[in-house]
Amino acid sequence: MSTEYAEPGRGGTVVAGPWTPTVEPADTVEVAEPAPVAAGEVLPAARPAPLPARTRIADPIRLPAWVTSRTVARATARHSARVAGRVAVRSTWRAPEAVARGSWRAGRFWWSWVNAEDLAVELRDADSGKLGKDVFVVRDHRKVRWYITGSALGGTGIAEAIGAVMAGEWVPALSGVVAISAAGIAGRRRRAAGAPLVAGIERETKADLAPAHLNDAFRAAGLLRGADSSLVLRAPIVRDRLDRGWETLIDLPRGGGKTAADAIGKLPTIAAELSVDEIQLVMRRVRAHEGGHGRRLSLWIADDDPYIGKPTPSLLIDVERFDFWKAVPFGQDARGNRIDILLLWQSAFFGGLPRRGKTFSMRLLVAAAVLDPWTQLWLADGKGGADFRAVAQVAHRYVSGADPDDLEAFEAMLDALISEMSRRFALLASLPSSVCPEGKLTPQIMRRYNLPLIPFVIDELQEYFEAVEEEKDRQRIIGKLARVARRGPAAGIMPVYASQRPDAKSVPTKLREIVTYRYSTQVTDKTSSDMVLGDGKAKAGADASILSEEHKGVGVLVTGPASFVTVKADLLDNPEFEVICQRGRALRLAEGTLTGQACGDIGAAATQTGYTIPQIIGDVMEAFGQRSRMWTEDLLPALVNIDEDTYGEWDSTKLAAELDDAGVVRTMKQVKINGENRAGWLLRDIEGAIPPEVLAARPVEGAPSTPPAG
Ligand SMILES: Nc1ncnc2c1ncn2[C@@H]1O[C@H](COP(=O)(O)OP(=O)(O)OP(=O)(O)O)[C@@H](O)[C@H]1O
Repeated sequence: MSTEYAEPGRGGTVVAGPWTPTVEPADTVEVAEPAPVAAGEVLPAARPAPLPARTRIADPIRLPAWVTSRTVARATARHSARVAGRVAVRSTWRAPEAVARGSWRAGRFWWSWVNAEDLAVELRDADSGKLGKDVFVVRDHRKVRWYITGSALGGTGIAEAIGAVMAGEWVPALSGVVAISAAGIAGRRRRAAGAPLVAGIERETKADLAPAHLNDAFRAAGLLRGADSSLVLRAPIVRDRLDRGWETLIDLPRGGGKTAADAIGKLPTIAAELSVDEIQLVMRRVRAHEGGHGRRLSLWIADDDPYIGKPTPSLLIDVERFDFWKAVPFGQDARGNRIDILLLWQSAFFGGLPRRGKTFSMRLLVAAAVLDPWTQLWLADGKGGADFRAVAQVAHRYVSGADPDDLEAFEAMLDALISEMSRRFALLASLPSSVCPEGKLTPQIMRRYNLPLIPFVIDELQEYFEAVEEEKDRQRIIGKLARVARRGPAAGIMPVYASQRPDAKSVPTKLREIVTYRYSTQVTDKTSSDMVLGDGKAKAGADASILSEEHKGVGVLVTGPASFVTVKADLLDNPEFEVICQRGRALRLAEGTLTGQACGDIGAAATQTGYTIPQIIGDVMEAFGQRSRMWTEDLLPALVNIDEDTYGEWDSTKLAAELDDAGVVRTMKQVKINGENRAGWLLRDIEGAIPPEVLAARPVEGAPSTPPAG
């Protein structure tokens, strides 16, 4: 790349260098060390990638990118082949035209020469326009030129004949080809200066990214004023470390009144002008501590969509035990940097359109919590689908569905959590400062006083908001959720909420603004994106509406007031999550930290003791929950809620027949609840069909092995 770039017909000049380091002193060799991480986009836990060594100023020779990069070489070859192909096809009709045009031009030239028109023009009297006595001079010249023409033709003819006889017939053939080619060249259409060889074949950005392209794109986006204002390159445009795109560092020109934030706001226009998708362009502001200022930007332009491709399997799949006090491996950004989320002292909100991977992404945090026996999971799944069913074997509290009963259980859970939060604050306040110096939970206090971390997870939150009929009830629930989000983290209670519908009703602003991490998978427009990520975020570049349907498991993660990153989350499917939950249960049993509803999980106890109990028995036990008796009219809808596909069509007769087949001996057909006798079932009859070893394997609720210290 030259030190000064100017291309005719494009206007403007990019002053390409000198490659001033973004950190003083000026004679340091490296450009921007550490690499330019931006405001606008900051990676929560990953280290920013350093600029490749090739961008160093002392680098004396820089080979063209197509020599060092296979991608660029391939794209250049592809482009050249397309151009050559088009030229070849076009030549079939353009070549004869050009030869005819060239012959006509040559003929006209010869005719004017042989008539000595050039001389005639020179000798003609300026006033009368007549040649006068000079006509004889002109005639003499014409005669001589005719002789020259004749001799040339004759000489050429003889030479061709001799050549044909002595060397072969290819001599006149070759002469003919040369003559035709010369006519073709003379008759070719003339291109305007700077026009491409073949119009319509655009050079891929992958093949070439010149300073002028950036200049044009920024000018089209209104960031450069006038033809002579231009960007200043602070690092050359080079291929990145992994040969996945181009990177550079630029300054907007002084005096233009435009800032790096303005440029980030124009990202879609710049991307379009560079002929790439918005998702392929990563622009970050370089902050002062990285050697930047308000006009400095780092740019990365990916060759292809960096978020499409095989998902990375979650690292949690192979982890035996996880420490939830540490950051959870979550996914990776466009450039392959790992992104981890430290949920401690934080809260999170997940939003986005259905089927884009919101639940799966959120479940990575849950899986990490499951693998730490010193976390106590409180979870509500508004849809009650299969995604979280496995969590029943480890969760302290688990509400599945949003029917009236579930809604009641959900609010009871919320109240219990708020009581627990208050209890924790009272306890922490009562501890001497030598034990609790910051008034916050520590791993030591957690174990000593039996205060496990509590991830409070709600998936499909909108289901609960829709299930409540009165607005005042909705507001009451929102108030409680906001209270947990505001105060919970300091007591080790970390709320993680998810909603499918990004509207004000499903994502109450009051709640969203308190939550620290916000993650959005694809949404329809910028307004919806802001609804999940926060007001003004789309304008600042954090825009989930630029994602497409193909971006499964990809979302924009806002980690603070001025920081965000687009992440492709790791994949953890349902069977893997099930295995993790089994592991989590075993860990809690070994540690004596299995508490709450998980203690009664009969399916998990059966797996543990090597039995397989019929599904209907497990599901009826789950439907019974803490009850000792149930009317059939309540039991049937509860079963439908657990698994609509299996129990949707069942009636009391079918239920009785299936339980009979599963070995249940019904000692009473009528059961009394609140003084009223109706057809129903007793828990002890159901338990009668379960092997005693399985029943014995159920841990006793609330019996931690580490008793609270006096
Ligand atoms: N990280 C990922 N990588 C690749 N594919 C994924 C990823 N996460 C999820 N998916 C795919 O996307 C599908 C939908 O995921 P998920 O159920 O989490 O969507 P959702 O947004 O929560 O939808 P809903 O709101 O309807 O529950 C999954 O079945 C899975 O196949």
